[in-house]
Amino acid sequence: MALIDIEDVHFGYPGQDPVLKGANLRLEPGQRLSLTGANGAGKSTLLRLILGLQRPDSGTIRIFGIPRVSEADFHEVRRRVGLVFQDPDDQLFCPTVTEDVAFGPLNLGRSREEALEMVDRVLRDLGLTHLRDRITHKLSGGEKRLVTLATVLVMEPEALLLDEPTNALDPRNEARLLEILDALPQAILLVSHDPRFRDRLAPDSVELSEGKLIPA
Ligand SMILES: Nc1ncnc2c1ncn2[C@@H]1O[C@H](COP(=O)(O)OP(=O)(O)OP(=O)(O)O)[C@@H](O)[C@H]1O
Repeated sequence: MALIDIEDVHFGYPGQDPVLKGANLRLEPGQRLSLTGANGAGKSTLLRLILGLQRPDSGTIRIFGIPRVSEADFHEVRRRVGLVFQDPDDQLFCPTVTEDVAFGPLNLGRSREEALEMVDRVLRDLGLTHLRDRITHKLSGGEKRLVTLATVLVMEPEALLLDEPTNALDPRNEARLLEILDALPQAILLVSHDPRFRDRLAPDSVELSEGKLIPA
């Protein structure tokens, strides 16, 4: 069973030319796939459709084997599929790193104690313990990006969608991010304009062109 199965999806923003014109995509368990395409081709839009942040005009979005239509359907998807947004400021909104990383588990009803244990574990795994008590909005761009990844991984997602994860990372942190992601068992759908990073993390790729996905 595919984790993500997109079939003949059409989508356009109101009053604009269609972005997707019969897009098909499958992501299997453990698979890593790069999604390439020119600026404005619709890559971020496709990620948003997978999480139900936009709804298709037609076509089927099946996630974990179930066609997803209603808000409740996508609620479950958002709990089980982690999206690292292109801009960390869209994802970090609490005063401190600990509160940002604890937000997801607390929201799922974990106790404060459990949530803090989960925060400590994920920060340790990512080598970010030193940022634990820092004020989120005062972090550097690269630190914010790694903390964003922590807010996603703490939820133990079954698949990861990464939108330009190397933005704002220096070569050392980019190498660290690669090492961290490469060790994860989860399926990954990667959007990145960095060909070296794509080749290393997710060499199989599909290109989004003129609203359709073409195996590269
Ligand atoms: N919220 C929105 N409302 C209206 N149009 C939008 C919206 N978001 C994106 N678009 C338009 O939809 C098209 C696809 O945008 P999208 O961000 O999905 O492309 P992308 O492939 O991710 O681009 P990039 O590589 O530049 O990040 C573009 O023409 C963009 O201007």
